Amino acid sequence: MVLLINCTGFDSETLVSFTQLASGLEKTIRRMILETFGVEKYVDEFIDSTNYILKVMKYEGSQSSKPSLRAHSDQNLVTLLYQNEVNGLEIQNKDGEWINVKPSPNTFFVMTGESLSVWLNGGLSSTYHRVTMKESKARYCVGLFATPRGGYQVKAPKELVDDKNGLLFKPFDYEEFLGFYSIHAARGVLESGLKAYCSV
Ligand SMILES: O=C(O)CCC(=O)C(=O)O
Ligand SMILES: [Fe+2]
Repeated sequence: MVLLINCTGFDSETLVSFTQLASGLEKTIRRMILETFGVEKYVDEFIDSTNYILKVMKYEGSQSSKPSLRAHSDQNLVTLLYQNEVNGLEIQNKDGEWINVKPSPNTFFVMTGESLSVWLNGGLSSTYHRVTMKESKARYCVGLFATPRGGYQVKAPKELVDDKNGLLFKPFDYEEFLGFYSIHAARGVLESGLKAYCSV
């Protein structure tokens, strides 16, 4: 998919068409994930219970080793990032090393979040990431965040729970969780917010 965005002059039409394209792509990705886990029969109800949030971000150029965006996992379902060609995004691998995500033109970077991990009964771990600016140029990034809609109980389907793999997380409502999370985030307690909230 090729998308051309003038980052310095966003207009509402560009943002609406970006959101339409990116949310369509997110739905396809989620469908593929559910198929991989053999639970595609839940795709429609799951996708119909999604809200999309669009965030436009600008990071000033800097060569400081201090992250411009602290390390975290997204608490939502799936995040799609689209950015200009300035480095900054880093993800942590299983050995705890920070890996630079090389920007590539016309490319989305897709991350799974904590809510999807809970829905899959721990089936996919979320991506731990941060932004550290290393260049003097500004980094622009548009993020589309798929979140569970308030009122929808995020709950692993019965097919993903058995004697060997017991239910790891209690069903939860994302909006109620956000109330809890914002209080803890304000106190600086951010790691695994959702899992701390709903672990069995
Ligand atoms: O700017 C980025 O690439 C990441 C933004 C991000 O992680 C977030 O908003 O949660
Ligand atoms: Fe994030």
